[in-house]
Amino acid sequence: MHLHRRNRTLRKNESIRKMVEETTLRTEDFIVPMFIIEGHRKEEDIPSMPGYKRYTLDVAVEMAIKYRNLGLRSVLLFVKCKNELKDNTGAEALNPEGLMQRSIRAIKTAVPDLVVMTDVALDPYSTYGHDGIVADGEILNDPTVEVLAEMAVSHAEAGADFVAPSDMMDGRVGAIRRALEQSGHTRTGILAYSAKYASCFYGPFRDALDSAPGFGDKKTYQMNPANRIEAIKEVLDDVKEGADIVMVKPAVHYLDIIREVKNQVHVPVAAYHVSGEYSMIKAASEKGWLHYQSAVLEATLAIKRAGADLIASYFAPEIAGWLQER
Ligand SMILES: NCC(=O)CCC(=O)O
Ligand SMILES: [Mg+2]
Repeated sequence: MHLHRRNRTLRKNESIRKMVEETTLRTEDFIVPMFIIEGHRKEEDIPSMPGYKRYTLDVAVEMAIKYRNLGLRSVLLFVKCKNELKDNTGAEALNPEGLMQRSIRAIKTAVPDLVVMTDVALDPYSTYGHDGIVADGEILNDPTVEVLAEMAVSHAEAGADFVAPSDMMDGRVGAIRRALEQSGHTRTGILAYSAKYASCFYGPFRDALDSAPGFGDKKTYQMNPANRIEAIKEVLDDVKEGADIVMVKPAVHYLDIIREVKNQVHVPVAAYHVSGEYSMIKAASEKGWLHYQSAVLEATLAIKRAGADLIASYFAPEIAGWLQER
């Protein structure tokens, strides 16, 4: 054989493989989603998300300190709103003493250098489980955007570093940016869920927050999984409206979208490795069908290789632990 080069040379042993490795996971890449509930000193299992928990705020603060000590830099907060506080307009979302606002203050006080990001959407607060105000079975865009902008200001007021609108209403990034500017919150950033697909892989998350849509589905605002070009349109709109970071969601089933977005924008790209994607690996590993750590690392590496600068992941605390051991 007359080969110009033997490609296997670069795979010969672990040292050379490490030297030419193109993608590496860093603890700093991760955003840790946190589910916070009312009450004292409680942790609740989420049956469809084995190993992941909901915490009362006192415990969540301790977890946030643990995450920071593991080298993690950021958390993304979700709260479980009590049923009796839910309505159609998300009034509780604006309560300065609401669970989200108290959580932001408590975590920023305990761990000031942890970047606190907050979910901005109505679904956890909505009697209908939808991301917007409902009228005659429709999810209204413009009235919802007004509430989302107020919600973002309320989170900024409480000390959020980034607000993260996850609702997919049109024009909300621009409205939030304007509202933040007008209220003097010029240092609060926006992580926009720009290309969020109407995915079945959010199922376990909806169990976690009890936020499944009460009627219909979310296809009139979240994107059709069949579409790619539309994702670029959504992302470019959000960048123009002032998004500091854009996000693609889910992640592993949308690696092509992550890459395409990465090639199109000059802002950091995040991807959300969502609950269903987490639970698939958990379940298969529990059955002994996949090697847990290998599956987690390969899936996560794929998300980064596809182009994600940041990864929201339920695996983040475990991965941070493994990286620390290395
Ligand atoms: N806004 C958050 C979701 O819609 C779902 C996330 C997940 O499934 O992990
Ligand atoms: Mg949009």
